Amino acid sequence: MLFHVHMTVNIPLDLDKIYVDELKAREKNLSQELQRQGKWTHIWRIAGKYANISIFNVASAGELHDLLLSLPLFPFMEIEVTALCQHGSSVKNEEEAH
Ligand SMILES: O=C(O)C[C@H]1C=CC(=O)O1
Repeated sequence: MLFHVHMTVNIPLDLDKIYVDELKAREKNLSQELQRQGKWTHIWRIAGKYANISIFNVASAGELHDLLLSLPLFPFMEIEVTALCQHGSSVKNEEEAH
């Protein structure tokens, strides 16, 4: 299943910088591991914001939920999820669309 995920990060300014840097490093490692596994298929920075638009390709909404909750920055994120399905006018087949 494909999901469009909009993540906005809001880290309180008074958090310890070393702790925040460690969270960001752990977040990057996990994000890149999930990208290598083919579960986090796209990630784009939203220009001018500490936010991203991502596409996830996972087995279920439950898997996506667990994965998002496991992100080190999850406590500081606002997340909007939109489930996607094949558009009837798409010239790509379902496999190519991923
Ligand atoms: O930077 C972000 O948009 C938040 C988060 C998502 C991946 C990552 O490395 O950090």
